[in-house]
Amino acid sequence: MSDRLTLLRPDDWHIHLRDGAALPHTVADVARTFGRAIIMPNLVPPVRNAAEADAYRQRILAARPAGSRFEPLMVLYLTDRTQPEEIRQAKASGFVHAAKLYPAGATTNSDSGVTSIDKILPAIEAMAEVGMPLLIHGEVTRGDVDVFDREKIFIDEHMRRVVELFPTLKVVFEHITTADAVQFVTEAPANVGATITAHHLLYNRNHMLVGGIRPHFYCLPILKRNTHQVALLDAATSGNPKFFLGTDSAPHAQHAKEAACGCAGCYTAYAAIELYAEAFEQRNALDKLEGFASLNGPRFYGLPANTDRITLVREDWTAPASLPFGELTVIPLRAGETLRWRLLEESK
Ligand SMILES: NC(=O)N[C@@H](CC(=O)O)C(=O)O
Ligand SMILES: [Zn+2]
Ligand SMILES: [Zn+2]
Repeated sequence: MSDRLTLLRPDDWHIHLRDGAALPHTVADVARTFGRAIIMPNLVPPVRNAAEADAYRQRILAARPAGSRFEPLMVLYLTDRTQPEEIRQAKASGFVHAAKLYPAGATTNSDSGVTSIDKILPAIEAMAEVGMPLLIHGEVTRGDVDVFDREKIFIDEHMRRVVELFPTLKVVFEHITTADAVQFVTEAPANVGATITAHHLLYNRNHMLVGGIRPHFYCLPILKRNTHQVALLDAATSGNPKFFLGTDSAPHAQHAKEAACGCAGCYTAYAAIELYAEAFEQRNALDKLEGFASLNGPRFYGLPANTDRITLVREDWTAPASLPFGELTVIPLRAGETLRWRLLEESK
């Protein structure tokens, strides 16, 4: 097996860059590897329209390292009040590439999210008309539903209906975590795809809970049992173009994670493609990584693939114990541990 892996430059189809003093750090980390990224809009207040997306995009561009050509692909945050006209304006802007449905209360900064999908059917209809993908955090939020079942129940109660109501709408089931979601996406028509994170490929809930509770593994949707991890690995390495890379890299300051009530989110952007390579290597499927990381996402979004390349070498290195995060610190996933792949250089 070769110790060197060259790929067309990948893109990240789901990332949180945050804002303000965090941006120079998060943007440098994503731009190191990825040509483009779908930028999650769950700021406080959220990115609700083209004007807010434009302002956020300018802040991201200004935070790029010198010489970087990294391109942020902006996303609107759907609320109960999002109007079809705002969707059309966002599409016309050219820099808004999707809109995101957060069920209210499902995850970090989702307080302004959608309380009932029925309230935004006109906005979704406009998205189908203009060809704007709908990105969905697919978990129900009802208090009586077990946190490990929230994705499966979302499929039955909402996902099926949205896909049936809008047969031409592109739908991305974001950060899928269950065999149920893999099956749903596999059986759905070609306009339905899914992102899969590196941490859901590498870990299951035992890693988070056995031998002590590890807050840096806590994210939403929560890590599931190992049978689901296996189903996600099967999907990611299957070559099926519906499945593509989305890190859901979601930094929170150390104090907000290591707390009696810790925030959800894993920071992986500093070594994202390296972590995916490790997962694919475990499956002897490194030959499938380029499709998953560099080809399937652009194809789904109707964009050209990148044309330059990155090279990874199989070489152990130690992940940093912590990273700067504005004036604060973020503990990355795998902090202080050995990573098996290293990003080498661009080979044009
Ligand atoms: N994934 C997470 O656990 N957290 C994300 C929100 C999200 O993607 O659901 C965040 O913004 O922190
Ligand atoms: Zn989410
Ligand atoms: Zn996310």
